[in-house]
Amino acid sequence: MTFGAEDRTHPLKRVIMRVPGPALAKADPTEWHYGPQFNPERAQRQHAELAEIVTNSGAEIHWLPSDDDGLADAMFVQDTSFVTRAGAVVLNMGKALRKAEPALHLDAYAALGVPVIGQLTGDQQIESGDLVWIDPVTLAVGRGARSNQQGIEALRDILTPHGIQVVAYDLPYWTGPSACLHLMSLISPLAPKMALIHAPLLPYAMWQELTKRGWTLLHAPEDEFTASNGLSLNVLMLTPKDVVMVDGFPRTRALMEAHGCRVQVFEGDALCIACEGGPTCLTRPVLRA
Ligand SMILES: NC(=O)NCCC[C@H](N)C(=O)O
Repeated sequence: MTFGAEDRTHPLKRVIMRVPGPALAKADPTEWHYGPQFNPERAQRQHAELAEIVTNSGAEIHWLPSDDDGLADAMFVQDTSFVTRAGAVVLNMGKALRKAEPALHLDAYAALGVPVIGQLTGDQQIESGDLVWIDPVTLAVGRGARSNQQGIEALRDILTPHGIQVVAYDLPYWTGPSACLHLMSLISPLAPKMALIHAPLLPYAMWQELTKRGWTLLHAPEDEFTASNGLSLNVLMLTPKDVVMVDGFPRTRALMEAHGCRVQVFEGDALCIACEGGPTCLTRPVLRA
């Protein structure tokens, strides 16, 4: 099977997803840091809406089993691994409640025939929501509550032999360690050199690097970012300038449309706003080609 999702010039062809299922239905919202809109039944329907958009785009979904395993956040498949042309890297979660998720991804890659070129363990922590491909051989990592220096060094050891450079940027404190702030909470690539950003929290050096490389950086409306708990900015690129976002943020949508994007929306209050993860977090690209 072909694999590798680091090159954003290509459309999404294969992706891993997991339905919310019984694990989310039984989750205690206080324990999981889910917000007042938390509603597992609505979340299940909203997830199906997103899956339909992904399928209609032509991408094939590989479903992780959604067992009664207590792993409510495992639907946020983006965070637990990532896939390069050399193979998959399986990560080690920063959030304690998510520690058992990597086993699900190891099983998926075995089933898909994707080799695993490295796995983080022990005190090495990286969540893939903290990873952004600047180009196919340059991977940015946000060092913060979920991803640490030991994890960054482990990623360098795994990726350097494959010609991939890892560049680390520090994330801000924002509202503290219990909230979910990933690097991808602050930037969503819409095309190889275009992204939607929340500039006030984006690492300055990253903004500077992208600007130097000639990226077009669209500043997402701040009131919609705040009202959505950051989810207005969480936009999945299906193909360059063909994107998916949570419904209800018309000025963020209009900004992307004004820059040539086709924007599809789905209802995500119970799934995304409540559980702190949007369409990028709910999908783990395996192949762009
Ligand atoms: N990449 C992402 O931003 N993922 C969202 C994960 C949300 C989940 N409730 C978490 O706290 O890990």
